[in-house]
Amino acid sequence: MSATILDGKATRNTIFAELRQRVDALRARGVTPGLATVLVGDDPGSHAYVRGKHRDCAKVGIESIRVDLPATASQGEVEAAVDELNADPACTGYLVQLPLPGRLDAGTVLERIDPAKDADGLQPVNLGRLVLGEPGPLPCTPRGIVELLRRYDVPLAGANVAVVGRGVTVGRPLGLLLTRRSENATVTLCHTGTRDLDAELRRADVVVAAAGVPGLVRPDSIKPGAAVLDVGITRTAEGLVGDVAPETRETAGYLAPMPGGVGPMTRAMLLLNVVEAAERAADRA
Ligand SMILES: Nc1nc(=O)c2c([nH]1)NC[C@@H]1CN(c3ccc(C(=O)N[C@@H](CCC(=O)O)C(=O)O)cc3)C=[N+]21
Ligand SMILES: [Mg+2]
Repeated sequence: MSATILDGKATRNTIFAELRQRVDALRARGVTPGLATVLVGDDPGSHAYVRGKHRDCAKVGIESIRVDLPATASQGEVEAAVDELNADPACTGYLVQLPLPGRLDAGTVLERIDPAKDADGLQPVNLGRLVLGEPGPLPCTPRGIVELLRRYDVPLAGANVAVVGRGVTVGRPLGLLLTRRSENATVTLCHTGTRDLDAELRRADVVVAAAGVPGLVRPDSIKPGAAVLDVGITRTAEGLVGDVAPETRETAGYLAPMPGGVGPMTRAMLLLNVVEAAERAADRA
């Protein structure tokens, strides 16, 4: 038996079509959503991601603004770019591409983002809202994971979910999303200190691998029929590889592969956050 593929590209295309209609409706109300990106330095991977985000905006009718700063930019220059976007009415949502060059303090930059314009859901006020269960933008990768599982009717209520990785962009907020009453999953958040990772994975109905360790999840690591979502990305000489060994496809019931699974959903959720923020602003006006 081979796993049902959780096709993030096809699902992303469906979501883009839905978003295009919502953007048209906003424009009819006189509101034009606009996403800005702030990119510091010349990492080729980060440049490719940012280009992709602008292409996505064009597909759904969202205006986009690019702010590119040199690798030598100071903390003050990055913060000035944030202040400008906070004040710019053409920018209804934006993100600061991570990681920032190591000498810059990313936490201070993220804190400075107007929470109402936070397209990533990573501003501390919005992370606090997530903990409190209040409405706000949600972190894109966790939201994309939940949305992908929902659209394929993978059951979450009462399910055991093992999440590997406790990072602020994936593992930690994912634990919060999955334990909401609307999802009702039981989450085990695994990390480098977990004593017996395979024991945790074998108990799980759903495994989310976001550790950045190639081959971390193997066919004998999981319960047969489990849903496995590969969120790892490691750059190797052979290209990008995920955390899930390819043979796992034969044992899993569902597989979100890397590439083509969660990555495209992350990008779709970024635009969904922008559209929702513009709708909230239009409702307030
Ligand atoms: N402020 C900020 N927000 C982010 O959301 C953010 C970020 N910084 N920095 C980097 C990470 C990484 N990330 C990905 C998004 C899409 C794919 C994606 O679409 N991946 C393709 C394959 C990889 C590719 O084609 O390059 C796929 O899985 O099919 C991957 C990774 C967003 N991030
Ligand atoms: Mg991310």
